[in-house]
Amino acid sequence: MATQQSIPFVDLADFTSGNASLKAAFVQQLGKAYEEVGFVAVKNHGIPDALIADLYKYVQQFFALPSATKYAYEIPELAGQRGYTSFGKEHAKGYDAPDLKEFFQFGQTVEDKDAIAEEYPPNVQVKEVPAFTPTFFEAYRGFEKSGKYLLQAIALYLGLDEHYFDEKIHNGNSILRAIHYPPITQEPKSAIRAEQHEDINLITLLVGASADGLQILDKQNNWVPVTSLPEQIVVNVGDMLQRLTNNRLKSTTHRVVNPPREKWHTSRYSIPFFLHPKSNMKLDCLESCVTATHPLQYEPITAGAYLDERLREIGLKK
Ligand SMILES: O=C(O)CCC(=O)C(=O)O
Ligand SMILES: [Fe+2]
Repeated sequence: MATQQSIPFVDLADFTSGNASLKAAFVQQLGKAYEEVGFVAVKNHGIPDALIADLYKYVQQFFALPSATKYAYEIPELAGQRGYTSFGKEHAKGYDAPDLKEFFQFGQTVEDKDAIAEEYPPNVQVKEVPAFTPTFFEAYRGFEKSGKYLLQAIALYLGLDEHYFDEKIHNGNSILRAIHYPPITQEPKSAIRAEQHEDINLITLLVGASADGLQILDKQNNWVPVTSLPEQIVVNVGDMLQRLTNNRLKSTTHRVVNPPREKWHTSRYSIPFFLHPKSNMKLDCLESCVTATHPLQYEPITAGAYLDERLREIGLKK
């Protein structure tokens, strides 16, 4: 594992290559990175460059629409989980000032007979940008596939069956979120683009985090910029995986800072994929992660109940 970058990096092709020793080495690299840093840059992640370029293109077209058009896609009953959420709605847990962002969320499409389909509201179709929905759908499936491999590696690292997570994430409640941080026009009073927080879900896959601004809090309490190369995506541990592993894998605090004044006029876009399991997955700490030196830290809870609690804390759910 090279360390010239601020976060460790891994090559997903090692895991999928069919070569047992490369695969085993990948499992160790990923596991160690998640124990120590909580973030990795992943190369050969399986999401085609052209698809990522298309995603950004349509996302920019959407956010460039007139405000009134975007507001029509904001549906308060859905707690931001589908469609548009306007500027100033979401704040980090424990902070009052809202983040300086607007976003659009795209969720699961159940294509088999799974009764879980009833739990999911339909996605919001953007009429003005017809390619938006098909592109989001394709990217969603791509991130699910890459995320499944990464969770298989994590399962092996934790001594679980390689396919431990497969069924739990099939038709899971994952969210593809497109974020726009608009140009800054006046000295912000207290808010920054995204205040420090930890992600709620199992793992987050982030394309485009290479744009300046994303920082992680290291063990010495220093903010470290995340630098990833264009062909890499950044993948971090969220609170659900931290909880399942009784804090063995780290859900690292991160934030998005405002650019220097000379860049205030620029927008920033990012598109995280928050990989969630089905709501009935139990997040009870794994027995293998509870020891005399690491006593049990959390009560049993399901992923669905945990998500509800967190959406209330960040102002999305009443
Ligand atoms: O914009 C980014 O690069 C990261 C955003 C983020 O951390 C989040 O939405 O949870
Ligand atoms: Fe985040």
